[in-house]
Formats: sequence, C-alpha cells, structure tokens
Amino acid sequence: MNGEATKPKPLPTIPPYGPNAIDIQNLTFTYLAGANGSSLSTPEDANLVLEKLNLNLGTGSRCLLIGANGSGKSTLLRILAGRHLTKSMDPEGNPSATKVLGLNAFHDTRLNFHRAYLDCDWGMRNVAFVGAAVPLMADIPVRNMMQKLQASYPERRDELLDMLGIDLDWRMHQLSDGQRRRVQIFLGLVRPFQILLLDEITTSLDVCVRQDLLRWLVRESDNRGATIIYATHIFDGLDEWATHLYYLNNRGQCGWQGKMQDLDVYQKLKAEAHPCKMLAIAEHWLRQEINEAKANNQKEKAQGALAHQLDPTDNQGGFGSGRLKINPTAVEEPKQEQRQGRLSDMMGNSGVLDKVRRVGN
Ligand SMILES: Nc1ncnc2c1ncn2[C@@H]1O[C@H](COP(=O)(O)OP(=O)(O)OP(=O)(O)O)[C@@H](O)[C@H]1O
Repeated sequence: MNGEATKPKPLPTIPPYGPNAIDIQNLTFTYLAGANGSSLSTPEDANLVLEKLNLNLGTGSRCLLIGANGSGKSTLLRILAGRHLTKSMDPEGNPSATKVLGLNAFHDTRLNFHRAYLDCDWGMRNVAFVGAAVPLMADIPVRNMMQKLQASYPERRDELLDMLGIDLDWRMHQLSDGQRRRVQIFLGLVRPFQILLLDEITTSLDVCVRQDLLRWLVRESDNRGATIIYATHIFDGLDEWATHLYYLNNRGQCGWQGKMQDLDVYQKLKAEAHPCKMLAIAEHWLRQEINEAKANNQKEKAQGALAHQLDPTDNQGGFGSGRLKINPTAVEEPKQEQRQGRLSDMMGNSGVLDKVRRVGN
C-alpha cells in the first residue's frame, strides 16, 4: 500500500450512447494559424490534413492507428481528445460530427473524466501540481504529483506502480527519459478511463515495461470495456494486440479500416505464422505510398520535359517555364539573337551573343 486513500469524487455520468464508443462522420480538417497562433479548421484552405474520415469503434475495441509521418495520426487523436475544434459541416456543406461516448469530442467537458490522452509532449510543458503549475523536470517526488487522484484510486495506483516499476520517492529532475515516461503513463492511467488515446507513448520504455503495459491495456478493454486507439510506428508485440486497424494514408484519407479478422493479408500472414505481421502490413502500405509518390514525381518531371519540347523557345526551366506564351498570336517570335541571349542567361555566359555575332560576320 502506497500512501493515503480517499473516497473518489463521483464522476459526471454519460448518457447511454449506443454500441459505438467512438463515432466520426465525414471529418475533414485543416490547420489554420489563428491570430493568437491557435489552430482552426477552415474550408478555404486547400491544404487538408484529414479528408472525409469515418470511424466507428465499438465499446471495448483496441484500434491500431497506422500511417506515415505527417499522415495526420496525432491530429486525429487530438481531435478525439477535444484539443481541436472541428466544423459541423465539411467544405462541401455535408454534415460532419466527431463523437466520443456519444458526446461532442470538443465541447462536452464531461468527457474529460472518462477520456485519457497521452502523447509525447508530456514533460515539455507544465502540469497542475498542488494548485500551481510546475515544470516536470523540477525537484518533485512522484508521490506528490496529482496526489488527490492517486489517493482516489489506491488499488489501481498500486497496480500501476508495480507494473511500471515506479518508486513514489523518485524525484522528477533525476529521472531518465524512460522513467519519466513511466510516470506520465502512471498519472495518465490512474483514473479508470472509458476512452484511451495513445500517441506513440511507448518510445523509450524498456521491453518488459512495454510488453506488460500492452497486456494491461488488453485487460482494461476486455474486463472494463475501455476503448483504446493507439498510434504507433513500433510494431513489436502488437501482432495479436489489436481488434481493429485504421490506416491513414499520406493524403489524410482512410486507406483501410475494419476488424483484424476482415483483413485478408493479416489472416494470410497469421496462417503462415509470420513472425512480424503488423510490421509487414504497415511496411507494405507505406512502401506503396512511397512508390506512388516516386511515380508521380517522375510523371511530373516527364511532363515538364515535354513542355520544353513543345516550346523550344523556352528552354530555361524554373517557375513559369513554358507558360509565358499563353496566346501565341499576342507574343512576337523572338529573334535568333534574343534566343541565344536567353540561353546565355541560363548558362551565365554573356559571351554566347558575341560568339553568334562573330560567327555571323
Ligand atoms: N499545429 C499545427 N499547425 C499546422 N500544421 C500542423 C500542426 N500540427 C501538425 N501539422 C501538420 O499536419 C500534418 C499531420 O501532422 P500529424 O502530426 O497529425 O501527423 P502524424 O501522422 O502524427 O505524424 P508522425 O507520425 O510524424 O507523428 C503534417 O503535415 C503537419 O505538418
């Protein structure tokens, strides 16, 4: 037993919400820096981060969120965590909604008592500590952090301390990265959650703690019906972990989603007893994106070269190359000397004109 136990405050109740703990309909999202640097979604900005996403996750699901760097995984998790405001209409005027436990993910503050969100930013900022904000690198013992919360769930606290191998006398300023990460996970999970959003938080955990944590999360969803979404690039120990998979492609669209049992390639790898199924699937999808991007680049280059061939008077490349002669009748055909002059600009050789004149003489 570690420290005091106090009766937890009753949590705000969540009205019945049907089978889906997470329900996203037609979500499109764009970052826009507001006047104070805040991020707002706007239909005017063409650079969409997430486009027309739908996601339904039944209560008690464990969903792996897969995608390349920059595909929008953290953005999606932050939206579900209520960190970003989204619009109720998409840019084309179709209704859009992001619901967690049947409530608006951004507006309904009741969710904060039932939803846990852990990301890699922790430790970079301040947390509430005895009514004030102190840096997590300060000289604080773990037992004094979020004291009331720890005391409200003594059994859970002890279970987590044991699993994560945390000593309550650890002082934050003396911890390694992995130890600080364990404390983050401890404080984030000590209150029983209905929804857990994990954004690559197992980096820097040693292999035993990571495996124990993954198994503990399975028990949380199987025994308590907690719904978990986990975004990661590390697939060790995850082959049998997830019930669902959501693949976000590099255009911020859904590449694949569904139950693991419905993913043919997964079932095939399972039948073959493949040693790293999730890694193989993620690599397959992400390599496909890389190859498509390369093919598109080559196509664009080829189109650029073709434009030069079609307009031999403009061999200079660069911005607007080949676009100057929009109306051929309005542009006078350049004389031989002018053409040579343009070439010389490109080559940085003003002697070309002289050479032409000398040859002409
Ligand atoms: N606060 C922000 N303001 C503007 N653009 C942002 C912001 N945060 C992320 N982005 C952009 O949104 C896109 C998606 O970023 P996000 O962090 O969601 O990707 P990710 O899939 O989590 O990537 P990673 O795997 O590298 O963590 C990227 O192009 C990124 O540059």
